[in-house]
Amino acid sequence: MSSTAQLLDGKALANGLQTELMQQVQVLQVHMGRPPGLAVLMVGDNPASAAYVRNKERACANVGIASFGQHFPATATQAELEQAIATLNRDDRVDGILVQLPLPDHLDAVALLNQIEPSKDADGLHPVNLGRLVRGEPGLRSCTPAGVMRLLEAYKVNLKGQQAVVIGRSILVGKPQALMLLEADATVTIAHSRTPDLGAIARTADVLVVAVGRPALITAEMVKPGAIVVDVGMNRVTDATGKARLVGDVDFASVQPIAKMITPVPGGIGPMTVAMLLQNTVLSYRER
Ligand SMILES: Nc1nc2c(c(=O)[nH]1)N[C@@H](CN(C=O)c1ccc(C(=O)N[C@@H](CCC(=O)O)C(=O)O)cc1)CN2
Ligand SMILES: [Mg+2]
Repeated sequence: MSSTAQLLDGKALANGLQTELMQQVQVLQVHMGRPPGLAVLMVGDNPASAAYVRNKERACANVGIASFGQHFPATATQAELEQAIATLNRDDRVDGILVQLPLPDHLDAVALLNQIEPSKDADGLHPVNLGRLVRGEPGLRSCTPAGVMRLLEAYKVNLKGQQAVVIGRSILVGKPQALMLLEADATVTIAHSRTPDLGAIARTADVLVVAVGRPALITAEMVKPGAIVVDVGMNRVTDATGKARLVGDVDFASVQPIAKMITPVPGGIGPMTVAMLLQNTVLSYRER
């Protein structure tokens, strides 16, 4: 018997969500008298970050969200960024603010995230919004894990009573992801780079979410047959022919034949992250 996993098409779902948000914005701005606004703060010239920022600004334009982005040189100081955030916090045209990560080493990212007004925290990374998630209260949710939940919901994955394993413990993905799965009544295990016998833990998962940043970390023998596999990894590698390509943390070729559902990279969680950012911005706008 041979079968192959169904693809969880994040790109198609994200496109549909963008259309819905565009329609909402058209109606809402009649009453609001202005479009929603998002400010993306980018520091330095990391080419991947620059591409993600362009991608976000293009998505904003498609939906009718005004961009108030600022690009700082790699030498920008903490005080300059704090000043920019303080000004955006007070700017009534701006509903969402985010700091593109990673930042150059001399900057304190946590201090900057803490300074963003929680009601404008489009990335859902402020302690107030993370605290609301811990308490199960409504609030702005971190975009990547919210995108994972929205994608699973669209494919009618019932998480109640399921064994979920999250591999990765970052504040951007792993920790909020575990809390969101818990909120959906899954039984959740968090594993990470220091977990002994990662394979044994991963194999217990009905739903496996991998967010480590290591190509081919998860191979077929680490996956329970019939599992739902969500690959949050995004790694740029050079293949045998010398061509650069983007791969996740899951060895797609070996895992797809045994999984029930799997996200592709690209076209899975990446586009959902951007869709959730737009959704958070529109949510902040509605509540202003
Ligand atoms: N402040 C933040 N910084 C970072 C975040 C974040 O959510 N907030 N996440 C990542 C980068 N990121 C958004 O910022 C991001 C990365 C990739 C994609 C995406 O759509 N990827 C495409 C492929 C694109 C390509 O070919 O390079 C896909 O997966 O299909 C969206 C968002 C780290 N920093
Ligand atoms: Mg991680």
